[in-house]
Amino acid sequence: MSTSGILCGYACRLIVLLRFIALAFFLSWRVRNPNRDAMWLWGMSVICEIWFAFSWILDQMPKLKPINRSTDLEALKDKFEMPSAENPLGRSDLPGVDFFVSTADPEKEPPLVTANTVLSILAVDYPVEKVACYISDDGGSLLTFEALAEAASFARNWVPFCRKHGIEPRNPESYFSTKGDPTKNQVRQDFVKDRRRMKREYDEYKVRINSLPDVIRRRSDACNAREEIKAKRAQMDRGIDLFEKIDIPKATWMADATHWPGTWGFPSKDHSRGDHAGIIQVMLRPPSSEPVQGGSDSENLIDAQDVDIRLPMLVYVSREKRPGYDHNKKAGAMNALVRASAIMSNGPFILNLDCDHYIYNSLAVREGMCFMLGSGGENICYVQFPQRFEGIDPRDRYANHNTVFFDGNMRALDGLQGPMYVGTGCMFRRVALYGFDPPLARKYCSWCCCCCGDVDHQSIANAAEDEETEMMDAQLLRKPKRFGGSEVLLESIPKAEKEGQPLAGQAGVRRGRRPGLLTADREPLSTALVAEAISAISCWYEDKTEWGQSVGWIYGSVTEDVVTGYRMHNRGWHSVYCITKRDAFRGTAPINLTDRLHQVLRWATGSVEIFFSRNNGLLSSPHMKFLQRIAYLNVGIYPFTSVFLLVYCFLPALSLFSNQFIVQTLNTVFLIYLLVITITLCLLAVLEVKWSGITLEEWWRNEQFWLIGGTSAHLAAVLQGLLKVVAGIDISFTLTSKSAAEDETDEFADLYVFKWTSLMIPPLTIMMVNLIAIAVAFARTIYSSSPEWSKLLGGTFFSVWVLLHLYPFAKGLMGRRGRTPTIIYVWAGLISITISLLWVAISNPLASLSSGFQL
Ligand SMILES: O=c1ccn([C@@H]2O[C@H](COP(=O)(O)OP(=O)(O)O[C@H]3O[C@H](CO)[C@@H](O)[C@H](O)[C@H]3O)[C@@H](O)[C@H]2O)c(=O)[nH]1
Ligand SMILES: [Mn+2]
Repeated sequence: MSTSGILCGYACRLIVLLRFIALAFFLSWRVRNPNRDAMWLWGMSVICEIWFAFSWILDQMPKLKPINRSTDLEALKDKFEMPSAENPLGRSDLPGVDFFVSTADPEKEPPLVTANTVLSILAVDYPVEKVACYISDDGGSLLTFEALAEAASFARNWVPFCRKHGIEPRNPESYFSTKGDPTKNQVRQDFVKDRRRMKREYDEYKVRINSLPDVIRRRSDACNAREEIKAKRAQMDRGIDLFEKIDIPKATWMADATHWPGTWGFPSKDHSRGDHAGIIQVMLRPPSSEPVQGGSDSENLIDAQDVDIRLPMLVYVSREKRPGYDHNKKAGAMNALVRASAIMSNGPFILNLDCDHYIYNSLAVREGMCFMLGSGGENICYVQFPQRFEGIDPRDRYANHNTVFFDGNMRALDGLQGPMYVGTGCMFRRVALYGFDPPLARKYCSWCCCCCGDVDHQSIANAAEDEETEMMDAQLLRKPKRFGGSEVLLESIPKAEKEGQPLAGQAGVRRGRRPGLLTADREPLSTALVAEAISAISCWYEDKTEWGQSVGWIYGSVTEDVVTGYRMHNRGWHSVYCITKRDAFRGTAPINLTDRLHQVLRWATGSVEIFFSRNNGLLSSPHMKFLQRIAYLNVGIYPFTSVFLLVYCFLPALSLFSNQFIVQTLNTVFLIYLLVITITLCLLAVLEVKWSGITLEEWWRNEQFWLIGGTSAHLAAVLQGLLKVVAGIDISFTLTSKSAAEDETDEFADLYVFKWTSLMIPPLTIMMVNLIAIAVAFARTIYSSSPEWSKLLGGTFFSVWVLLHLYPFAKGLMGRRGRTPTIIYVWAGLISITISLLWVAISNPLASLSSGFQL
């Protein structure tokens, strides 16, 4: 931990305390001094302020114990890869990692993107025999399958190339489009030649993948026509009328002239989305345990004579889907992979990536492993890496980077029990996913058993070695059907537990794995095992088991990720936030306003669901730390702030219209309180910015989007959630499809795509009402016989404050720059001001009457 971390921690606490005191004083003063002229205005603002104070505290409390982490990659290298007595060959003693990639829809998630993600995994800098890559294709489409097959064959050149020249990143698309000098840090003479050849090969591969839809369609048409002719011939031979219609179901054909069992281009029974067989295809067999050197460049694309050319195991999985079964979306897909991988490779660690996220730093996995295998590692359920995004407009208009969340909140949680699981870029301990308790909690449990029972203490000490395995066996035995019917799966569980333990003999490791345990050869993959895996991905496998309830990814939430992480923390597991110097993973995010709002809506809906479920932070177990509990409570509560936010955004306008203010008079006490509140707010923002390393601009974007999202998406989520809970009505605000704008000339074309959604109504109304209010108040003050400029200034200030937050929203509404001439906006402004003036002029007698009253 660095000094600055500690200092910041204390400074943070100090400022939080200051602001807390200021808030308390402010509120009590506000309550003691009601505005008797406009009680409604006063009451509304006080209620809002109380709620804001409460939600502010919820948000800040988890930030009180910040820490800074660092990893020691060199130490890990020494520990696990040097020749030793137990490991004379210097074979890797690292545990296996199973990589999961999820893809669902080739329309929205282009197969090329998925294929390149897979390439970045195949080339990861980790002992190759310890890596297995599983792709879950929820679309079951031949398109994805063949794109992956292309990737597997392209990998034969790509992976040696990456290893030979230390390429970063190892996603070819990203590598070849990186700006800057590719020869930087390259020392080998043949780099330029290799790169040129590789680039050419990559372009060809890309063209092959891009032509796949066409190729598959033409191939299938030809095969189907041939089948039809065959059938007609057979008909003729049997002497049946040639013109009688024969019905041959159209099929999708693979290159080897067999039917594709997954979904077909022409959906039919047994071959459509939500109705098809389970498929497992081993695309790359598990590699040998010893390195294999490549050949010279006379026989290969590049000279790989001193490079290990082995490739990790690669498996394509498409789980079985049938009508009448709930497939539980991503969570269901992940659970199918957990089972299939347990049977086929059983890596003690699982790293999951969405198909649009790829490995940007091929050493990051090792860094994560440092935590898992260091002392105390046995209590870590997952290592979450921050989500970083590409292709977002440089000004990050809609706060898509989410830096305040990823560099502030998540890092703060790291000082408590650990960051939340955010769905991608996360390395799990397999047994934590299986729903077991961490050794910490198990120890505690056995300790209290000893105290109650009359047990010989010596024998307990002797039995310490087997104690934990027995605990696990006991947990397994208690609920035999917990994991479903696969024996192989059951047997794999204790093995995964054992292999995931830290190395024995390190300081602080009570019971670890014996050095050299993991240097043995992997068992070969048999067809029987693949068959077992296929039965484990069938749709009935989970019937009457605890998959999705307490085992694996948890079902029944739109944000399954938060819930899955919550359940682990609730058992007492710890998690770790691993921010690597070079981004570990990178992905894409929706960048136009509409898609962004819908994303936020989904997260907020998930949060409301969590609030009304048993995963609410209030109901957590005693294993959950207090501040962690507050953080999870906050996750469930934040959308409700939107209600008060909405009121608060209208208040300045209402006060301008009514010529009243939230306080009776703008006296010194009120202004001083306001000043203190504002200054502490600024200080806290600056401190947060300093501590988390984000820029002030990013912080401000985040504030802006917090208001935009708060008054639109969060509000919709709360309504949706309340309707569901109170009235049982299930409505959905989500948009059906996403039409990507094709625009070659502009990198950020998607940013300007404008699709109307009802979510935009509240912020739009706020904007209009505040604008009109300013105009009205301004006109009234000008025409008034005794103008009250201070009141106008006060009201206008708050109104402008609201409007400033909405600026990105207004920009988003306008769509692309330059398409709508600016004069239109000038006219619109002119007209609305004139109308307001007119309105004031008409109602002027009334206004002068009321101001006359006040005097
Ligand atoms: O039936 C499904 C639906 C989705 N997915 C996959 O799940 C991932 C995420 O789904 P998506 O609908 O694209 O959600 P996003 O908004 O892009 O994802 C964010 O939010 C999700 C829910 O909080 C998290 O699970 C993700 O990791 C996080 O990146 C993608 O890889 C999909 O291929 C499936 O495998 N099967
Ligand atoms: Mn995504």
